Amino acid sequence: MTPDGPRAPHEAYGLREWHDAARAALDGAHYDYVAGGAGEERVLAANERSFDRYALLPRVLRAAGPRDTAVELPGAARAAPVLVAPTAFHRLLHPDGERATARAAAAEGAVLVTGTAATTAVGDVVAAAREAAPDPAVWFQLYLHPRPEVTEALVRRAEKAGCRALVVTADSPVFGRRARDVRNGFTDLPPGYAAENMRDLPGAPPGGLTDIPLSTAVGWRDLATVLRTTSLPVLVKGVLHPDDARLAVEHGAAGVVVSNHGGRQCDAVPAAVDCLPAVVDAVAVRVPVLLAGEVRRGSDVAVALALGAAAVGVGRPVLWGLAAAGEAGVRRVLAELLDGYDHTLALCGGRRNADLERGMVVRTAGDAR
Ligand SMILES: Cc1cc2nc3c(=O)[nH]c(=O)nc-3n(C[C@H](O)[C@H](O)[C@H](O)COP(=O)(O)O)c2cc1C
Ligand SMILES: CCCCC(=O)C(=O)O
Repeated sequence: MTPDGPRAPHEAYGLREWHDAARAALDGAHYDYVAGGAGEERVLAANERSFDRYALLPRVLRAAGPRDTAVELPGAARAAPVLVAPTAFHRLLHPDGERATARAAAAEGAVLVTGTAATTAVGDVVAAAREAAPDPAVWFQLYLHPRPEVTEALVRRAEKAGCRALVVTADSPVFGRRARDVRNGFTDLPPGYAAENMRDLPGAPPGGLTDIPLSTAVGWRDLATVLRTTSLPVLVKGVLHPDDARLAVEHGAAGVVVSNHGGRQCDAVPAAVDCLPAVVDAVAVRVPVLLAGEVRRGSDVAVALALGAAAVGVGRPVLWGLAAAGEAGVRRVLAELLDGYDHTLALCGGRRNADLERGMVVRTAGDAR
């Protein structure tokens, strides 16, 4: 079953059905690459259960009236509260790849975070977004390369393309060990696919999966170098420890993204949403804190925002929409999440995102609902 065509919100497919449709459409190894996690997938499982342990305590009779859910983010005024988190290799999922994702995100007013591991060059991604909206916000995710001139070349590429912010991913000094990929022999991209942004960099071969620059040698000093060489706002992604959130802000970061990389890196960390409140307490008065991790329904967006997130990123659901129905699928996935969030805000008596407060979130045993 491929969900397609316009549909009234009450008829909307749940995201689970997009996942099923994508699984049916995809090569098994590519499905596993997206769905899987590191190690024994303990963190993947913890992420999947995490929002079941939070419940909302709505406020009533607040006479809230019409809602406005737009958010102000670095380089993105009045953006949707749901972003497209950076995910690799969209052309593995659909021939239109990142172009389809870009058009869909722009049409829904959602920031698209494209990045180092895109199978479409960043200039083409931004051009596609501009086909769908006059002034789309595209951010560029990068891994810090041990050779600063390579990082700088990537930054220049993103700036030239018209990206509005950079997102430095900090949780990947080495690549996570993913059993499914080992079992499937998925160690590099199929012929004809490449990490297009890695082409023609100083001293680098055209990039496949194995040519993405991960390094244990990079540190805060390299982040500071990036900040010195660009006027774009720079967010740091993959922060779980509140002290790292503070360090990021002290070094000049314009925001932090709480994420455990979808359970694909260290298989012994907490669920991402469980790390959110401490990071919010550490830095949210100074910079926006975003959450990316297993947001699957509008009420998850509401819980994250009530816990202090400025916005949330979604990874896999966008890829399931892309695999099942290309640009239209991504649009529908984003629209369903945004509509579900708007509806939940109404049910909680809210008019603006800030009407959701931490006191409206309670922890539950997780099996009670
Ligand atoms: C297939 C796949 C590829 C990813 N690639 C990247 C990447 O290149 N850079 C990055 O910072 N995060 C990457 N991530 C992590 C996502 O940005 C996000 O943090 C994570 O998937 C959690 O969101 P989700 O639960 O909605 O998938 C990737 C995740 C997946 C599933
Ligand atoms: C270095 C490749 C980036 C892809 C990625 O981040 C992931 O598969 O989780």
